[in-house]
Amino acid sequence: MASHTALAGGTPDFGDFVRTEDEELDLEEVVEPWHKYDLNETRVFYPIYLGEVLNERYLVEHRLGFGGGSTVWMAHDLQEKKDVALKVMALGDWGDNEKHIQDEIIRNVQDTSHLVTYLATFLLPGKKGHHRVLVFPLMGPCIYPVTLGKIPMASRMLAARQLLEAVESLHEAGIVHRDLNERNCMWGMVPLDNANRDAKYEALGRPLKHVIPNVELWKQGELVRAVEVPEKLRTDEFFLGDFGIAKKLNDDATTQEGLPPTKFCSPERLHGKDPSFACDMWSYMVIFSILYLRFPPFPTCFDGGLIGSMVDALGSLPKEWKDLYIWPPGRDSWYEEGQMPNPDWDLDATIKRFHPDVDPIERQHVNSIMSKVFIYCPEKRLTATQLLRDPSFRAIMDRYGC
Ligand SMILES: Nc1ncnc2c1ncn2[C@@H]1O[C@H](COP(=O)(O)OP(=O)(O)OP(=O)(O)O)[C@@H](O)[C@H]1O
Repeated sequence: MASHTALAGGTPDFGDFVRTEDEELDLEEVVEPWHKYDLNETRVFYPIYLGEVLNERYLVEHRLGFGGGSTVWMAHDLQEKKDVALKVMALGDWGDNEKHIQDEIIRNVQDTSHLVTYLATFLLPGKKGHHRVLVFPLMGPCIYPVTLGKIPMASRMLAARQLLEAVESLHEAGIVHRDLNERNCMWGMVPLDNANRDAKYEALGRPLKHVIPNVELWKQGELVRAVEVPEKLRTDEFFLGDFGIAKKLNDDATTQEGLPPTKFCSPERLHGKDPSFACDMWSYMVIFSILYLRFPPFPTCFDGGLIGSMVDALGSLPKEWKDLYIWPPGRDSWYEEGQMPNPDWDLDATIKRFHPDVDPIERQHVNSIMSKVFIYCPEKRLTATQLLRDPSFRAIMDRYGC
């Protein structure tokens, strides 16, 4: 059983408070904005502190991350004696879509082995209403392009295959994820359930924390720097989570609207079209490309931004999409018929740029995989099932032993 690690003097050890203004400023860069705890905000967060026991069962020991609608904490389940992730939703019915769609997934998706579905759920009474909490199995790191170089290509391609299988099983049940991005995909983690807190903090970094500043708190709460999962604790299993805006097609009960981060968003959604399985496939291929190249396939840093890079790589956008771009101003030139891909920036050149040493056969296969999904017309994109059976996809998986 996890022992209750204590500091000298008997105070339980739950990390360190910031000591200097510099430390405080550095912490503020990587945690959720403090105003998310202001009760006058929309989507108010629930204040939590390390050492708190939620629902008389979950001892909060560290921080895992946060998103637009939740904070996520590492906790020890005192009943089951294992570590879990607690996703504490913002105030209101914000979490209801995720619970509703997860119930749908648990009921109807045949293979959920690579989907992060909840183990339990409970409500925390807040100052102005309830906050839903979803209890998840504890996962490892998400995709961080800057650290991908430390992960062997075989593990990255295995992740790509597992993710595609997860997408296929969702699609077979009629569910579109709608938010496939690097933050919602996670590797597994070697369990630390039997380690004491000292050992956990040694492995994942000591929490650095600060009492939530500048707002009148109605209960104790802290801003805490998230864990850093070291490479030696990462496993090769790969999972898809965060179904906050997932939708069963033709089910009006799922109403939460939203787009994936722009870098992962399909061009048709950026032109106001409805979500579809094909949108997920575009986002999947952006993730596949990041796993393979370690860089996004369509850089956003050049003049013309993301869409400019797409046009460089794939040629002009369909002319019927002109004036439909949802983040104006767009450029008329993107829709001028007959523009061919720029040979310096097309998919082949991009693969060569990031993998100059790769042999031509591998390059051709990767180009073929990307070219069958990075197609403007959603109806022409390969489905998850088709891509899993595609000879080039299979060849790359075989090459890396996945
Ligand atoms: N089961 C888990 N195990 C470990 N870490 C997790 C787990 N679930 C979520 N996280 C971490 O918490 C972060 C935020 O989680 P999540 O994306 O589900 O929140 P969100 O509020 O839905 O975010 P967004 O607004 O970006 O959609 C993730 O990026 C990940 O780092």
